[in-house]
Amino acid sequence: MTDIVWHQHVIDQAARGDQKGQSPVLLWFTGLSGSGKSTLAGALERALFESGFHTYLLDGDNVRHGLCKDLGFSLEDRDENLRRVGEVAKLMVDAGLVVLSAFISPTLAERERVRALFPEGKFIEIHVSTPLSVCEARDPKGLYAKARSGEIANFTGISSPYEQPLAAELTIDTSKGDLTTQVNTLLDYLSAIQVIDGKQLSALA
Ligand SMILES: Nc1ncnc2c1ncn2[C@@H]1O[C@H](COP(=O)(O)OS(=O)(=O)O)[C@@H](OP(=O)(O)O)[C@H]1O
Ligand SMILES: Nc1ncnc2c1ncn2[C@@H]1O[C@H](COP(=O)(O)OP(=O)(O)O)[C@@H](O)[C@H]1O
Repeated sequence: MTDIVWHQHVIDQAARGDQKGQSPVLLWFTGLSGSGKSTLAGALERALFESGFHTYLLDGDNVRHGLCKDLGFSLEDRDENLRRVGEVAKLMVDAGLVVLSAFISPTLAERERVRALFPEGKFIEIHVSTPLSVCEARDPKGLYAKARSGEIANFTGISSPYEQPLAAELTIDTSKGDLTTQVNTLLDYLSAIQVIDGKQLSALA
């Protein structure tokens, strides 16, 4: 490892972002299974994409079909899952994209380790704080029922921990309000911190 020297590319992240009219960032959605991470991240990505921004959504269920298909749900495997995702997301941010990710990412340490890969302001943590009781009542994939009956082990919130974020940039409880309002809250935040130019969103409303 010590014989490997970092190669500085001619075109940097800022130039790639400028070309796309945006400031590249990672929007990290964290929360329980069924909290609404994929729905919120997907709706936000769609709004950004339709306004001409350059985005990519990394989703736990999908990444576990390929890049991380060798990993399960022990705490060690989740750590490795999120380490890989963090590194991939960093490359995508370097490519100038607004990257969205939707992973349970249950521990403070895992999330802080990904945050540490990025300069201040480039990692934005969005806590999807929908209560466990609501997630379990939704149970869209029937996984909570299986976890309660012992058919699935190490299930987050039931038989494996979820550590609440202590200082997320944004917190959204999807059991309150509607999806459009929640997406608008996210868009307003991204405009306020100048990730995007809010004027470009005017076509949406
Ligand atoms: N044991 C256990 N615990 C939690 N989740 C489980 C488990 N087994 C399967 N699933 C399904 O896997 C999805 C979570 O994968 P992630 O990669 O986001 O998890 S983690 O961040 O590595 O903890 C999660 O998807 P979401 O519901 O979209 O969160 C579940 O559908
Ligand atoms: N913003 C929302 N408002 C109301 N219900 C939602 C919202 N987002 C998701 N849901 C409901 O919660 C279920 C789980 O959402 P999903 O996005 O798959 O969660 P996660 O990716 O966190 O597992 C969806 O099937 C939907 O019924």
